[in-house]
Amino acid sequence: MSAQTTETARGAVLEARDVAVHFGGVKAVDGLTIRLTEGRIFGIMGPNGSGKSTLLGAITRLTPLTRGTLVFDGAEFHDAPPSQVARMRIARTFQTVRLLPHLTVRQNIQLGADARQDAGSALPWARRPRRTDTSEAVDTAIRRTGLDDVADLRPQELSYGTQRRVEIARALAMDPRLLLLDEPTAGMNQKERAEISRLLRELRAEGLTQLLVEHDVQMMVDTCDHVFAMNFGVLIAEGPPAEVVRDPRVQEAYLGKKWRDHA
Ligand SMILES: Nc1ncnc2c1ncn2[C@@H]1O[C@H](COP(=O)(O)OP(=O)(O)OP(=O)(O)O)[C@@H](O)[C@H]1O
Repeated sequence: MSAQTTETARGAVLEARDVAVHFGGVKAVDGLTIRLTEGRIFGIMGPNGSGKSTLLGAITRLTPLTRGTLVFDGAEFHDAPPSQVARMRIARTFQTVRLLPHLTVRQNIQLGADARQDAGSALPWARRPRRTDTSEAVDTAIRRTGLDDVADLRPQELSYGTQRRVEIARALAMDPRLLLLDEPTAGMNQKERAEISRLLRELRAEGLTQLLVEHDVQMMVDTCDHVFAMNFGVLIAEGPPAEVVRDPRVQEAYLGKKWRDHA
């Protein structure tokens, strides 16, 4: 990996410059430039297939870039392996629940803390360093997400909304510098969505930078400081959410008449 520092990245936690991810002829992301500054909540909105999840995959290095530059804390990392991303403390939740059913809530969250430790060795074949005690990080993540009462239950004993909170707790157990959330409120009712929005805003107050992929426009407006709107892999608008949802290009691409009338 190149550890070149760049002047233009100063003040940004993450920059993606002219990032493209093509799958054969499908240009899932096609020349996207975004800048995430410290301690703010950024949103990505866009219709199905516009490239939102692919962008998160590119940032976590699970999906190879076709071209472009990724910079985290001033260091380029677009050539780094995914294990390096965990070491940089970039954590992610997925679009669908990915909890291990035979483990308790606490054990699932423990996996997040372990992921960071496992990333500690630059040589995967080398003997692992002795583990430090991560129980405090796990306890903090459980408390932070209000899961104390269900910590010893298994995922199938929980509501869907609570399972999604466990996923956020697992990501928090990594003690992230940047948290990527892929539709964390999908399938939730209004009350559960409001709870997640409140949690994300509390995490922001503690300084955590977040990038949230979300279809729920109200959730975006209530939660995000700055929103990027994508369509066909390119950025069509960005700015404060209340402005972006009124942008004619965004309304045309994504929101439809209903929101236009509402707005
Ligand atoms: N591994 C892959 N191989 C081929 N095409 C892919 C792959 N992953 C994504 N795509 C395509 O890339 C485009 C962008 O998909 P992506 O999942 O990033 O969109 P999205 O905005 O996250 O959509 P959604 O809101 O439905 O989750 C789509 O056309 C999709 O079919």
